[in-house]
Amino acid sequence: MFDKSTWIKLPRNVLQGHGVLDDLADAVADLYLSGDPLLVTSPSPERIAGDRVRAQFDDVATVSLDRASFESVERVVEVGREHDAGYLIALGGGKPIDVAKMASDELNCGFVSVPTAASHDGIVSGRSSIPEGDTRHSVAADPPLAVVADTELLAESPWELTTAGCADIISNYTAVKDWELAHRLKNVEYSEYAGALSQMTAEMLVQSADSIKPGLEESAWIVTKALVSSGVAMSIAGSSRPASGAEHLFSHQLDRIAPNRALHGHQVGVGSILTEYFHSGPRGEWQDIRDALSTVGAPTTADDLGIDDETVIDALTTAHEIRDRYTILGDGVSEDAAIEAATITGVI
Ligand SMILES: NC(=O)C1=CN([C@@H]2O[C@H](COP(=O)(O)OP(=O)(O)OC[C@H]3O[C@@H](n4cnc5c(N)ncnc54)[C@H](O)[C@@H]3O)[C@@H](O)[C@H]2O)C=CC1
Ligand SMILES: O=C(CO)COP(=O)(O)O
Ligand SMILES: [Zn+2]
Repeated sequence: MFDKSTWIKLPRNVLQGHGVLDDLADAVADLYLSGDPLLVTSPSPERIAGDRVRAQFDDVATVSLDRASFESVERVVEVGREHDAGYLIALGGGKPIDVAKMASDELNCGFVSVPTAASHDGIVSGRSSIPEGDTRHSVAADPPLAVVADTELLAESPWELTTAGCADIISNYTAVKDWELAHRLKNVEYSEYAGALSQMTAEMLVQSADSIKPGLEESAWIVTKALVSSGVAMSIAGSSRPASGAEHLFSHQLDRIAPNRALHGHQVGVGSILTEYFHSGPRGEWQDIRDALSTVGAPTTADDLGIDDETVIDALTTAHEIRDRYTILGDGVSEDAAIEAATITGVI
């Protein structure tokens, strides 16, 4: 008997372009949702675009959070129940979007993703990434029903948020390598489509790297397209595997050891240089990753991240412990090997 089956969840409406934030209500109307929205955001995005969102709806409650955590998810669920929210609108960077994604699952309602920064590929994905204690959960959740990515707004965000988004995409190179490795060594399920889409997304971004410059709305356009495409790859895979390998473990570990020092995308970019070195050795492709990051203006060293060398080595040698995901780090990298990799690649 043929016993394969799959269920791929994707957004129904993806709006991207100049000024589309003002089309949010139309995008929502097109989804035939009922009830009033609850706006889930964080302080800066609230200040920048909260009023523009609220102006489009008759009755909208707002909850503003400063952390992605299970407590934040519970708070949104509570406020959502109090206001009998029909759906959620997630406005901001990766954190409010991840929180709204999980809360909407618990509330059994949909959510709409309105990124204010092109800083991460969770804009569209069907995963929430939430830290808890010594570990990090990549929780399955439905992807947004719609995405409204206003390139005018995104282009006005601090430039480092856009370079973080570029680096999150460039890190797909090593994420896919780790996924293939886990498939070969551990029989982890692998999707050729999702792997190829993720890799192609990174290649296309790198090919356009010369057009990614501060002050150009075109840059926000290129990066957002890549973030959407990478999120779709995760939805096809039903896992964050196409976009998250050992370089993400390294970043998640940095978040634990040295919280709030650098952006997610920047950390995974530097992680990708290091893990590419482990994949292909001193004469391997780590230099291509470093050059791609450097062309878009993303950090390539511990110094650029504002993180000291010891912390980088600590994160690299313990990254394999953070979650059960087989990668090139195997059952751990020794301190000597970590120092050698970080020194040869110029990370420290
Ligand atoms: N679920 C998924 O598939 C994915 C989840 N993530 C998660 O997303 C998070 C990283 O996303 P980030 O956006 O870096 O985090 P974030 O939401 O903390 O945003 C970074 C900073 O930028 C500020 N910001 C956002 N838009 C702004 C604007 N227009 N102007 C000025 N400041 C603005 C925020 O207030 C915050 O201080 C991590 O928790 C990461 O694990 C990242 C990739 C994929
Ligand atoms: O950041 C991500 C992809 O870019 C999500 O990955 P995680 O599952 O590792 O949180
Ligand atoms: Zn990421």
